[in-house]
Amino acid sequence: IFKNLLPSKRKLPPGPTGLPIIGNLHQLQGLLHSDLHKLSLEHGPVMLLRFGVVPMVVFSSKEAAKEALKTYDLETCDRPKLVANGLFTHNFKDIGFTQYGDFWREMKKLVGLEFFSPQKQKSFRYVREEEGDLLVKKISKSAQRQTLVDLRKALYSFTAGIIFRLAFGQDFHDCDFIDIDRVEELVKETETNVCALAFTDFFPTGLGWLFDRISGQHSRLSKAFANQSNFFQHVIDEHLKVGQPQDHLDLVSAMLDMINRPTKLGSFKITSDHLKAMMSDVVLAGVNAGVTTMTWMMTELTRHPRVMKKLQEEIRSTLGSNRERITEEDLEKVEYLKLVIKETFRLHPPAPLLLPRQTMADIEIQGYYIPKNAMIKINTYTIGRDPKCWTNPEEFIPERFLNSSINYKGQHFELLPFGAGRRMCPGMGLGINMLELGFLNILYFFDWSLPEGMTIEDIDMEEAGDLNIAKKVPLELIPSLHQA
Ligand code: HEM
Repeated sequence: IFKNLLPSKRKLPPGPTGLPIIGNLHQLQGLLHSDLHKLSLEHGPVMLLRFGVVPMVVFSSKEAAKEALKTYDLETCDRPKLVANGLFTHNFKDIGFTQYGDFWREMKKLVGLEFFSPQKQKSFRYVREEEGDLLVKKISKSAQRQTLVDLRKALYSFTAGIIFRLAFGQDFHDCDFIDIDRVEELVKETETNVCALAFTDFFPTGLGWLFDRISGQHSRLSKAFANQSNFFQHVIDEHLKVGQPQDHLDLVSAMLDMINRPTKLGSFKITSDHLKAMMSDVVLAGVNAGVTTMTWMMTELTRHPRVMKKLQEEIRSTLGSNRERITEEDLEKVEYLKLVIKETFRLHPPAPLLLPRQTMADIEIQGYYIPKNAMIKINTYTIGRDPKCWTNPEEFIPERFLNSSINYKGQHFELLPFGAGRRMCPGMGLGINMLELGFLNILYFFDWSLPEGMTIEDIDMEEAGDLNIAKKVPLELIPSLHQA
């Protein structure tokens, strides 16, 4: 009906036929990026679906993504005001889910200076190096006993260890109110609920409100929010205790200082809601994307012994023998590691659909009319497998990036693990830094083998997740100390 009512010159994108009221929801029962991938192979790189009453347009070619993200830069797209995003960010007082404008710009600048700037990150390098040492120490124990290491858990402890110390000033390896398992549970619960789509987002207000109450969605969100809020309050209370030792000025201390000063963001005053919203962004964005990428990377290396051997040889010959520890001076030296990271991002972008976007006006992309208030999804998973961009796209071949100018910094739309445009990830430098440091440590000091009786064909590649798409089945390997 919608199609027929429009003037004929407005060509809508093709897409699967939906049902009355629910639209295409019944066709999206599995992981969203993978369902959309299959549908776009049938319907094309610009595809229109309906989520309840809301149109959703999916872009899954390099050209379509480029045009969409450039249009986004032209202020015709923005973050949608989804119910769950608003709840966890104290009504959009964060960076990731707030809409573009003075507040977002000021907040990104301020937090950027306090946390993401290269100078700040340089002065915290000892935190990352210490967490690297701890990772090696833990794996060494398993190597001595020849016991299995769950790679996700080991890398989780490393990444969360860094992020929690940098952002929250909290060493959870030695903390009396939280441990690693509870941290993981909390981060997972936050991610699932922040990304949960409420019926209110896609159905007329009264109806959606009712569905959310009946289905239990509303109480699930409230419970997860309360858990997260309690944890953040604990962290803030620790900071407020007089005489607390501080090894550096972490993000929470810096923002508490702004609250007390008081600092104004343009016409906004920073409050504890801004602090908690920012803590939520860091928990959501800072930990999982890195761990997810590292686990996929180790999985692909294990499945491709040739690549693993070449990478370890290059790391060991570049860093020299008898090293006792890896430092940040060692980062960026190993060229082949950079190619392996790019290839992992191509096949396993941790957030394959980026963060949500919505059109703020009617626009035209690739010759198709996209109406105002449409949800926009950029499917980087499909783009990473597009045979028009990549030869043998399903194969893991890091050498494809040799002598290639393609990088992940938002200028090459065939590889967008950090997004592009003005809403691109501000944590890219820190994310890459943690990835390289983690891998130099685990591949310089250890050799890895599969448990007895298991072959590389047995490695399960099933995906799971909400925003970050991780390996579903744990990757468990046996480490041996490398004899130089
Ligand atoms: C390998 C590591 C990481 C990956 C792959 C990654 C990926 C992404 C992606 C895909 C987006 C959405 C961009 C878009 O919508 O165009 C994003 C946004 C964001 N990321 Fe990251 N990220 C990583 C690490 C980090 C870290 C370590 C932090 C901070 C501690 C961080 C903070 C953020 C924030 C605040 C945003 C929202 C930016 C905005 O909306 O303006 N990320 N990230």
